[in-house]
Amino acid sequence: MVTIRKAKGEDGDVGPSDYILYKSGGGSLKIYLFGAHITSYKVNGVEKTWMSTLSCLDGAKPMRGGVPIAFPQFADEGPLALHGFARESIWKVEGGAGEEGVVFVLEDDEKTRKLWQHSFRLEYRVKLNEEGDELDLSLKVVNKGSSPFTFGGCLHTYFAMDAMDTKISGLGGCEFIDKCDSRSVKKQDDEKITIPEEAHRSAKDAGKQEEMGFVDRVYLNTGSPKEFEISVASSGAPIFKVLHNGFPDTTLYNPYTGDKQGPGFPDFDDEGYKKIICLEPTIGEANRVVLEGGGEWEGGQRVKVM
Ligand SMILES: O=P(O)(O)OC[C@H]1O[C@H](O)[C@H](O)[C@@H](O)[C@@H]1O
Repeated sequence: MVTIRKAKGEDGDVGPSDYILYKSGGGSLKIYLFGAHITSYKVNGVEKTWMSTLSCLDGAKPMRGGVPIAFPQFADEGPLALHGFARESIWKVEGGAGEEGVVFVLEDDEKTRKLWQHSFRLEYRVKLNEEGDELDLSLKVVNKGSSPFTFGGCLHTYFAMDAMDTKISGLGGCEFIDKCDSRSVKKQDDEKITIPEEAHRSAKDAGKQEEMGFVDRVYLNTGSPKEFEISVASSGAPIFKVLHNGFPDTTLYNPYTGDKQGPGFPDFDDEGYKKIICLEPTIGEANRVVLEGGGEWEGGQRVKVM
């Protein structure tokens, strides 16, 4: 295992901050201190996460793609900017990539206290296995104060694949909030689902043309630990095995043709929806965590590349 810290701009990099290159076996990661944001995960040279070529990279806005961290708010479920401030904050790095992986830390400061008046410490551990084909992400939230606080969030992983020929299993039987149909609560009957079919279903339910569908759903109480499989629909070949821990809910997100529907997605590549699925361990509105003073909460996502 090797980690190298590079300064902002080093080697011609155009990203928003210093960054860490982390290698183990055939795996390599690029992680910016801005947001503790993973922007690349390669296994044997093949990219497993997706970044929009139109992403803002100068730190003025969050980056589009990779693994953004939403904290202390999930999406627009609160008074803060979308997904909270963690993905736009500069984190610190503690230690190198030993057994524990690389640990990124974010603590409250004057800037965060103006937005959210609580004293906290986030520890985000990023770890590759020896072969480099398994990525383990773990987020610890510590309440450093003496009174309780409440938080939501997610790890907003953008997985790279042919999303139009992909099946996702593990969500059958769960209830979900359909954000593309006025947040109606529905039940997922099928065990294996595809993006086009689900986008069309949401559009139809919302009285829209099928091509205008989105998949933006928070599956409720999906359980912990919870395993998902992402596989090629046409051949059945597995692509990723994903394990969620600690997070109560799971978001499934693909803007489908919506990334071409106007000003909402200026930083999303045209037809980028064909290349991504976001499967996100989530703390949604109904399951927000109340953390007592001095308390700790931990949750994560483990991704095995098949
Ligand atoms: O556009 P962003 O702020 O990065 O958020 C991207 C998406 O994140 C989550 O998946 C939410 O469920 C969506 O409602 C949101 O659109």
